[in-house]
Parts: sequence; structure tokens; C-alpha cells
Amino acid sequence: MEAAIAVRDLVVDRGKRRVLHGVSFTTSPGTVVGLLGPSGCGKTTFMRCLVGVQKIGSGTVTVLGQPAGSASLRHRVGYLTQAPSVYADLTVRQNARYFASVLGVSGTAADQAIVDVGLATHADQLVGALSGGQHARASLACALLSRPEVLVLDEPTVGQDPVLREELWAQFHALARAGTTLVVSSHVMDEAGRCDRLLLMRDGRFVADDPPAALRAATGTDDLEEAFLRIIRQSAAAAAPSEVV
Ligand SMILES: Nc1ncnc2c1ncn2[C@@H]1O[C@H](COP(=O)(O)OP(=O)(O)OP(=O)(O)O)[C@@H](O)[C@H]1O
Repeated sequence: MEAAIAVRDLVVDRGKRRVLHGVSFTTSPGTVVGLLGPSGCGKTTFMRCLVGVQKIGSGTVTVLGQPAGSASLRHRVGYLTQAPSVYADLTVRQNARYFASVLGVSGTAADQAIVDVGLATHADQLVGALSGGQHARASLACALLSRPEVLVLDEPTVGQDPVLREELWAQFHALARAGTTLVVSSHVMDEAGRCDRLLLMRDGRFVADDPPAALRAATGTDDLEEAFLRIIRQSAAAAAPSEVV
């Protein structure tokens, strides 16, 4: 089976800083991949590479068999950024219908996307008058419109209440069962257990790439936050020069 995403030896500099230090990663279709790590470790930069909007130093990023950012991937890859990506002076429905028409998708599909993200009762409200969490869901509805085969979501559940987070995760898994590959970033570890596979990033490097159960087993703890801390300590110890006695 062709990999949905294949990243090899990816190096990215932003400004004068090296942000990604030769990372590699491959995933098959229909997987929910969690990208976790502390603020500033390089998650958004990595995601930008997947959707082809980040200048890379070296390495390769292949998505659905094509170089990331290829014109042929435009409708096959969806990206939810942290920044608002919908028009504040249009209603939720007007935004969804506008992006639907750009993508050649029906108005019915636009209305369904609004329902899918739990915004049906706010469909005719101006986006500028929504709460932060509602605003993010309006962006998510637009990202879902083209039924992308790869969906890259940068912190999609920030600002959402627990009930809605549950619903959004159920939707992510339903999409994965239908064959969509999702890469979902978060810096909160309580969402990690919901992913099929976890990429733990620190300082622009992957320090773990495992299903949650394997990570728990390897670190000897059921608490994924503690597991992450143990892995960081192990990798720091491995990187430290050995003491000469
Ligand atoms: N436009 C930019 N120019 C220069 N450096 C940048 C730029 N954007 C981000 N960086 C730097 O790149 C590094 C990685 O940032 P990135 O946004 O990828 O991290 P992140 O893990 O997504 O963080 P967060 O969880 O806070 O969103 C940081 O040190 C950041 O300061």
C-alpha cells in the first residue's frame, strides 16, 4: 500500500534557527497521527511542510505519492491552521458556501460540514461574533468541505469544551475509518491517547513514534504525560557525553 505521507531527512531553517533537524516519518492511509510536543518544538513548521507552504532546506516530503504542495494535491489535502482562516464579516453558512463554490462542492455539503462541527444553531451568525472555539470549528467545517484524503489539523480542539472535544475526536476517527489520514497537533497530553500513533517532538526532532500502548509499555507508565517526560529524560541522557571516571 502506498504511504499516505512519507517524510525523509527533512531539514528546515526559519530565520537563523534550525527548526527541524532531519526528521523522517511514514504513515499508511486511514491513520490518526498525533503530533505532540512543547510549544515552539516545531509542530506547526512540520505541518506546514506536509501541506507544502514551508520552504525546506533539504530532504523530501511526499503526500499521496506527490511532492507536498503539488497542484494536484490542492483538493486532496486539507489544512486547519491556528490562525482564523474564515471571513469574520460573513456568517458561518456564507463562509462554508463560499469555500464550497471555490472547491466546486455543493451547498448541501457545505450545510452538512456545519452540522458535522456542531455549528448548526450558529449557521447564520457572523463569524466575527462567535466565541474562539466556535470560530475554530467554522474553520474546521471549511477544511472538511473537499473531503480531503489527508487532513492536517493544527490544534483543532483548543478552546473546545469536553463534550465538543469528544464529538470532534469521534468525527476524526470516523474520517480515518473512511480512509482519511489525519495529522493532529496538540500540546496537551490528554488527547494523545485518542490517536492511533504518536509522534513526540522535542527541539525539532522526533523522540518517539509509537502507538500509545507501545509508548506506555516502553516507558512503564500508563500516564502518557509521564511517558513523554521519561522519553525526554532518556533521550537527554543518551545525548549527554559519558562521564569519564
Ligand atoms: N516566521 C518565523 N520566522 C522565524 N522563526 C519562526 C517563525 N515561525 C516560527 N518560528 C520559530 O520556529 C520554531 C518552531 O515554531 P513552531 O511554530 O513550528 O512550533 P510549535 O511546536 O508549533 O509551537 P506551538 O505549540 O506554540 O504552536 C520556534 O522556535 C519559532 O520561534
